[in-house]
Amino acid sequence: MPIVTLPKIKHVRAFTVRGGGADYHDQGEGHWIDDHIATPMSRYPEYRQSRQSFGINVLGTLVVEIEAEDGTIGFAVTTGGEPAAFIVEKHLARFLEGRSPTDYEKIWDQMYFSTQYYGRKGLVVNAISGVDLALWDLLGKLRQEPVYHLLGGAVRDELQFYATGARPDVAKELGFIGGKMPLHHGPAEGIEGLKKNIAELADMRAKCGPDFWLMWDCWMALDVDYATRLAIAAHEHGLKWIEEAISPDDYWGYQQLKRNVPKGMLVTTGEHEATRWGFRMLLEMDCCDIIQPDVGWCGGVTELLKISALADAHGKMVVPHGSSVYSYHFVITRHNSPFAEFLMMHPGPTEVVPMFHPQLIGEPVPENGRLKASALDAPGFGVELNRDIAMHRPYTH
Ligand SMILES: C[C@H](O)[C@H](O)[C@@H](O)[C@@H](O)C(=O)O
Ligand SMILES: [Mg+2]
Repeated sequence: MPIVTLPKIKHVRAFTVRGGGADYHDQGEGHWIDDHIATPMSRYPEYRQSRQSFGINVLGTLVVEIEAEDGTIGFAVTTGGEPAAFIVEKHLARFLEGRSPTDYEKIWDQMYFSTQYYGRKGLVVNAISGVDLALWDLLGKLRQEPVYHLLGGAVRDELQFYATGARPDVAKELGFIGGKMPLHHGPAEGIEGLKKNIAELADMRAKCGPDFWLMWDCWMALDVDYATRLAIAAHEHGLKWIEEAISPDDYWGYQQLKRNVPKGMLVTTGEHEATRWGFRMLLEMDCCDIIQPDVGWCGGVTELLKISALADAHGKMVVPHGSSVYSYHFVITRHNSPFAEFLMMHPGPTEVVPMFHPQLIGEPVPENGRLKASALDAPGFGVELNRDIAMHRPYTH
């Protein structure tokens, strides 16, 4: 029986898309995800009401396509926009074209170390992640298997989700296991702002009852002192975890915050961390209880496999930042990823809608806060690119 030889990679293309999408993409007026959310820029009153005012969506969406010699196309959606498209076309493509899609380890190594002198985290690793996700999508399509089969198969029959959004009370009615709220007031709003935060949490606790998970996403907005005072005040309302409270670069601050928070409250972070080396720092310095890499930003599936194994060895959970199918296919295969995040992209949010709309066709969404593994049973990541959206290819090679 001859071994299967997959067709080689022929073309790598990078496109930008504006409008819609998930976190950090373009959202319309009045969307919960851009309504007075505390950020590191909240210290400037002019940038306090809207994250778009300081440019959270300035990069926009990146779509990476990888076409094999037989015409099969793998693709992926992440953020990074035009600068990431430049990096994909002008730098990364050379490590894929003419290669086998099965060489994803060597390809990742060459993408990372060829850009290390200007990359390592952020935009460059977003671009690498987009290429890596498209490569796994292509592998699955060529092998006619869902990505989760290529990662070792499901360790449970279904995914369960917590919901991120401003309405945990609605999330509870929709069957989610918990609700993560955006924090609205940062240190610049003083004790009055802290009291408003606590009042919002108390209100949601009253609406959701005593056992429903309630969490805060603090989006890098706080300092150790404020986060400590907030956690202590939130404890009586059963805050389950305080997420990304301080700067991702302040590993020492996270180490201190984890010591400061009340017993039983979890400290989580990682969505703006990248690569096995960044997460090794978080793990070995005991910065948090749960790491939350975004598979579209941390280095892709190839790197998340390494990050997850490291976390497992440290006895830590890996609950990836909301990235739709790109994280679902991973979470279903890992024991130390017992649940997933669903980002409520409905403006209210009062309804479950696909996260990457309108970019993806066939994107599965949780029903009653759950998704059966069988819902992922389609080649690759199981979604198709909506080719009716306006895609722009700013660079070629
Ligand atoms: C405002 C939101 O809470 C964040 O952008 C959130 O969507 C992200 O940090 C997350 O954890 O989902
Ligand atoms: Mg977050």
